[in-house]
Amino acid sequence: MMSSSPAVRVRDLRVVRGGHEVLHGLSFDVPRGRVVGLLGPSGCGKTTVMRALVGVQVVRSGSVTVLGEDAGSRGLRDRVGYATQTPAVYGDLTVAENLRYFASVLGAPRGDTDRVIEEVGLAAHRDQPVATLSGGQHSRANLAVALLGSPELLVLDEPTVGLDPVLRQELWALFRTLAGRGVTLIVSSHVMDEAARTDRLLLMREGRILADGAPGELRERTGAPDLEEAFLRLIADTAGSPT
Ligand SMILES: Nc1ncnc2c1ncn2[C@@H]1O[C@H](COP(=O)(O)OP(=O)(O)OP(=O)(O)O)[C@@H](O)[C@H]1O
Repeated sequence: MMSSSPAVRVRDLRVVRGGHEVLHGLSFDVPRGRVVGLLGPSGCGKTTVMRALVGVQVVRSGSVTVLGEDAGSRGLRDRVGYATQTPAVYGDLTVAENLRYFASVLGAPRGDTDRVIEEVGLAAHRDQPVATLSGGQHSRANLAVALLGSPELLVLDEPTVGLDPVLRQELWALFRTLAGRGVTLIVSSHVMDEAARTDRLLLMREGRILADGAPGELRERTGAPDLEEAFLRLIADTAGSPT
């Protein structure tokens, strides 16, 4: 049955950027309806993985299947939402104007504009030009674009960067609500305290998946008191084992 297949299936993914291999044969599955964290230090390849998932990354080899189709297929256009790390919204347009514009490009229903503005908590700023928003408001406007059309899979590249703890909490609550409706979310972060909020973690380092499991499992497996320490222990174990 289609719906029992994973939301994402990646096999032996290799990517070369700027003449260097930056992903070295990644394989992982992402089950549907979960909030999955893609965690790892800056430069480890999180954005490259996300680009491959949404089909904008040239890959050297391997396969990337999303919602049962090859990543980047036409049929996935309105089923996958992507929020890039650098906001893609236009500074000279208001929040509402941006969303109306992107809704028409994506073919999302008209009423969606108001829904997503509410969801990201920007109702009070809907008529403000994006260039005048604070950093956190700006990234929320960017996130709102990814929510248009109610996609089945959301790929969010560091959506909480620059947000204060209250807003971060609110956004994670929104992610949880969306997952409750069956949406699959892949959220990258390099902040370990966010990792604990996920159902499942993909820990990356230097273009490889270091560990893949529920946060509690990773803590148990390493005997670490928290995820930061678990990550460090996993790195130490990998460094000590022959490859
Ligand atoms: N356009 C590019 N040309 C060449 N190399 C690139 C390019 N973009 C990224 N890279 C390299 O690919 C590797 C992975 O980068 P990527 O942006 O995927 O990492 P990341 O984990 O998302 O980092 P961050 O958390 O800092 O955003 C890095 O070594 C980076 O320098």
